[in-house]
Amino acid sequence: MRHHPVFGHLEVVGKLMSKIPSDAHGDYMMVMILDNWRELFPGCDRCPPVAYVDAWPFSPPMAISLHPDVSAQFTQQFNLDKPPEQNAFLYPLTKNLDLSSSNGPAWKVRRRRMNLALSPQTVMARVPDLLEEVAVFVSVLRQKASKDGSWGNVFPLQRLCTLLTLDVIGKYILDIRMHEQTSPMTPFSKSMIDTLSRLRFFVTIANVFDVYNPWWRYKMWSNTRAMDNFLLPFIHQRLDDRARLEAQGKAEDASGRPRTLVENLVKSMAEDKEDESTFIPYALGETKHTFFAGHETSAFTIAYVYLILSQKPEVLARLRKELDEVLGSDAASALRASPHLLNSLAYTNAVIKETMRIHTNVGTLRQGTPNFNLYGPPGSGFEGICFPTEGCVVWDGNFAIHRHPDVWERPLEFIPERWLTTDENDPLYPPKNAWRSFVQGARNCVGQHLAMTEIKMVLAMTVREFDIECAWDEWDALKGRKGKTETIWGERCYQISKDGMPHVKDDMPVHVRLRDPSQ
Ligand code: HEM
Repeated sequence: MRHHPVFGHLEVVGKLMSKIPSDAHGDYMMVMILDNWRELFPGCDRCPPVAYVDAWPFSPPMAISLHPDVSAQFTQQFNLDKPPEQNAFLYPLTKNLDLSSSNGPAWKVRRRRMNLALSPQTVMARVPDLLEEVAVFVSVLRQKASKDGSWGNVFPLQRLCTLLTLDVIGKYILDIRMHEQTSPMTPFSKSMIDTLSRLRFFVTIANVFDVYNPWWRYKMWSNTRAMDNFLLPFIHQRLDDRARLEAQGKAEDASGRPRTLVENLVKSMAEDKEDESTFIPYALGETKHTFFAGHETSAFTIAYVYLILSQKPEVLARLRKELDEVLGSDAASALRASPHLLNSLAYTNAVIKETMRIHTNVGTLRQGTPNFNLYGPPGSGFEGICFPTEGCVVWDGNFAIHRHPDVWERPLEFIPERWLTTDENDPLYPPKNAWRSFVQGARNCVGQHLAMTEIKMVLAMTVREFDIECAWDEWDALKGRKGKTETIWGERCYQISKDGMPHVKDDMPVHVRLRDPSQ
């Protein structure tokens, strides 16, 4: 890409981003590079598998992977460390006592503990508990629909999904009902969301005063105090429970009740013979990070699945048919009795994965080093060409990779069937390394089983009772907006950046109606 001796790639990037709305999320940059590669790399006859972007002083130099087999080199074949910017970003929330901002031996211990706490078996055992929170979501949707079967008033769907995911994670981590969906927000969630809104991934001249001012410091201090005061009694209670069991010479409590995430962490602490004085700050950091990592990401995905279902009636019809066949008319009772039925929802699973491909959430950032180079993979047109990573943040460009025409058959079409084919010769068969919504390799998303389980439960319990569709006209009228509306690729529900994490524009305004008001 054309590089200016003083302004680096600022002009090129500025021009690219000026083609989309100014509030669009920064992740669109990688897709814009992919879509405009002919113009950006005039000497090339294929899109390069790595694009370097020098956007200083707004971010450090970046090496963006635009090819799945390049991403595999630094996440799967070799596991590059997270960059210092990630630690700086998370420090105010977790003091870096969390999985995501750790590297090396500390990461290994934390990952082992979190693997256990979020394993498929552990998640499955909690399905009956989690269903209670999804049932609240259903009842809130009922209140939002009109009684006579007509559309209810418009409301921001991602906001409601966020409250749901907070309730689900609260139940999973602490075994409490946070009632975020039905009551004013808890001090914990309020403080966490306020903290997140004040974090900046890259501190640059453009935002340095957002971060380095006394008010920021005061808010971080008071939010941390509120979050810790909320969490500490639960952590102490679980430590006391474990001490009591040990005093009785028992390994487990006799109730057979499945363990919460905090209980699993306490169990690991006991097995590792870790002292409480180091464990308690760690448990605070890890639980806060789990709340953070699992709520917006899942809410964003649930909202986009509803968007897709409203745009693809044939997909919605097939999804409903599968749910009828596997779960019968009462999904909650069927799942309470047999949570593993979720594993039989092959088409539902395919719809979620395809939604996550088209509407990709976050990727991963790693720190380049002098000793680690990337190489053009076979079939890329850049075979064996070396792409150094020294001095760069290396970015897994999953959003772009998911739309790459050299990687996917009919990449821009929504085709759940690509996740059902088992024939490797079928052009739709997803190539190895290509689906990167949870990243791949040792540092993939440790919460993915919980996320998929939660989304499946939500679909199972809602899509046959409700129709949900975007209601932009009503929303615009409510907000007094007139004139031209902004879109990306013709879609008003594009991704914006609120606190660094991608959100759906305006939290996706929708309305909802009951399919059968007589029920
Ligand atoms: C659809 C929902 C979700 C998506 C798309 C998603 C995506 C991701 C991605 C892309 C990463 C890698 C991030 C990085 O390297 O910086 C990640 C890591 C992580 N995720 Fe998720 N996630 C989701 C849900 C969850 C949930 C529900 C939890 C926990 C309750 C969770 C916990 C974590 C943790 C702890 C990590 C760090 C793993 C490590 O560094 O070893 N995520 N997730």
